[in-house]
Amino acid sequence: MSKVVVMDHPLIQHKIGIIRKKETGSKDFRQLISEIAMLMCYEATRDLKLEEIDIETPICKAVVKELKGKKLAVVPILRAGLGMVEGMLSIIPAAKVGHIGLYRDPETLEPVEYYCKLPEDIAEREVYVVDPMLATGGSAAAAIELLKQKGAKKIHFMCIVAAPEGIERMKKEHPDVDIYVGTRDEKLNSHGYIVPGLGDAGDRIFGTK
Ligand SMILES: O=P(O)(O)OC[C@H]1O[C@H](OP(=O)(O)OP(=O)(O)O)[C@H](O)[C@@H]1O
Ligand SMILES: O=c1cc[nH]c(=O)[nH]1
Ligand SMILES: [Mg+2]
Repeated sequence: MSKVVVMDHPLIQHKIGIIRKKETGSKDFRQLISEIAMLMCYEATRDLKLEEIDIETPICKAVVKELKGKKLAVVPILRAGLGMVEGMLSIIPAAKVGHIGLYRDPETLEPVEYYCKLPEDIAEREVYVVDPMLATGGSAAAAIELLKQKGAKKIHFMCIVAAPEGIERMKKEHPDVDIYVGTRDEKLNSHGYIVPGLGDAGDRIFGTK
């Protein structure tokens, strides 16, 4: 069964408070999304396995710990997920980056796929799928289904704002995927937007409408 981790770190909560404000402009919004992603990445990578290796410091021989085995990949769901990539890479710089392009049809709320480019060895990597918003869960569930079809085995999903509906859908459709959530909001409105949410994350990151 997947675990759902809701972040309680005060820095994350403070920064989410600022991006919710309608007067926060694209420049600050982008910067904050990146900072939140970095802080969430720190928490989401807590369970990575370590192994001991022998080294020599300038003083003597020593045993140190390094990350074991699996290499990492970050996979943003376009467009809004792109805003989280830089923050993730700032602390896991050796990760490769795949891209999955999905947009949500405004009428049906169903995800429409338009792009997919993944590292060749995605099956051997531990994958962090990132998207600031988990609303109905349709986009995240479809992206993870695609990754599984391409052979990915160990997948995590990270979002900044989640609706309860999206969390439930992910637990049901992908019970093997751990979910890291910046904040769990109240509900979806009749247009499928998260309440109170922060509006359309992609538009706010890129200054479109
Ligand atoms: O959980 P869901 O109901 O699928 O909604 C969430 C999706 O909607 C947004 O993308 P959007 O379709 O606005 O595309 P964009 O990132 O290009 O703006 C968001 O970034 C998620 O990908
Ligand atoms: O509230 C929402 C729901 C889906 N996508 C967004 O960007 N915001
Ligand atoms: Mg959008």
